[in-house]
Amino acid sequence: MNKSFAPLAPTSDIRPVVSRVETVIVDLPTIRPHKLSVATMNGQVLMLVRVHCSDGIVGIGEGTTIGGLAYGGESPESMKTNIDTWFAPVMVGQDATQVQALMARIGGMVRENRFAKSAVETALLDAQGKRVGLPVSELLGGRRRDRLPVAWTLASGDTARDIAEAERMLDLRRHRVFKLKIGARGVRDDIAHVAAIKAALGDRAAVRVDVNMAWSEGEAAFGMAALADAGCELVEQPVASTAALTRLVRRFPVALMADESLTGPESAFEIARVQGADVFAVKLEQSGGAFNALRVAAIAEAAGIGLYGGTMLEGAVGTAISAHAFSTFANLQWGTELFGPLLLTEEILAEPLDYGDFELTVPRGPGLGVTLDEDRVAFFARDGIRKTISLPGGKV
Ligand SMILES: O=C(O)C[C@H]1C=CC(=O)O1
Ligand SMILES: [Mn+2]
Repeated sequence: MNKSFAPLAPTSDIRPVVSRVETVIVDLPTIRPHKLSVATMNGQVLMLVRVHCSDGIVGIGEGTTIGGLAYGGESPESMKTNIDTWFAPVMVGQDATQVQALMARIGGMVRENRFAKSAVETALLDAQGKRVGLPVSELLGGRRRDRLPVAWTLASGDTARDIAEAERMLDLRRHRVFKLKIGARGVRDDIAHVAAIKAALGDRAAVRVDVNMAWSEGEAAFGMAALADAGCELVEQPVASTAALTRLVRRFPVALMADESLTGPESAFEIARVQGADVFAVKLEQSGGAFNALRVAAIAEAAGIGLYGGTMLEGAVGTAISAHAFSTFANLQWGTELFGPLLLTEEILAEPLDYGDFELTVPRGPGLGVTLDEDRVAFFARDGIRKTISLPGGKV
């Protein structure tokens, strides 16, 4: 028999299994207060998960929220408790190489908890990528781009400070698309704030707003018309309900983007069915992980809805998995806002993510392509070294 047709002998019948799941909460300060209509953030809390496998490979994942429970039903602390108590027993002893099958098994035991699922799925994908020597983007179908445009959020709460910050970002060639957080003040004050920033930046930058559901439908109708006049190109989630979004969309010469209304493929399908948005802000955690984010993107593409790569203000690990997923989208018409690590004062990677020329480079190494700086993680862990050397008054 021709040797080349002989079946390959399996190198081993034993597949690696999940041997241990470990979680840690990490507290990191932000470079300035980040003011949203739902919360003001002075720091970010990361829930890091490590999935240890029997072949010695360890995958990392991250769960993050905005303002604790201000944005949704999960907090970093609830993710840690739920992963430790409910996810880990379902995962230990299971084949670590079949990520979708293991996520389906978890889904059979854990009904909700999209953010925690996203963190765990990230760690499994990171481990599998390291195992087979491929970036996660290739496990998700293959990247179509190596670099992603990155918007920056202006949310200091002060118009002059926001303009100065935008000018600095333009000078640094880090960002030229700015998302303004509005909705905490009256509509007219917000419009004046947006108009002043757009007037100062002119054609050098694009200006968009995120209302985080703060407006009534009447306020949104008034606000969207005025924002269009001010030169704003996109309004994100001005109102809470999909029904109201559907009544507002395409009435004004400004794009309407769904964010909070999008909680995975089912809601994506419903918004697409009623044509309730021009653009989807796809977020991995909101979607329940990278595979679900890809499903949301497929629904958008089929419905002619534009795509934007959103963030839950994740740190470096959550940002890396999002970058891998967004790099595979057929269309990414509105770019991304994957600036989360840049909002934090501290680096927790051995080598930082590469931002430059208005874009983020999708890591190329196996798995997520990032390595934690374990000493810094230990230092900033909630019960970590920093606590033991705190000076009176809480200052390090
Ligand atoms: O979009 C959100 O609602 C949350 C987040 C994303 C960027 C930012 O500044 O806040
Ligand atoms: Mn938003």
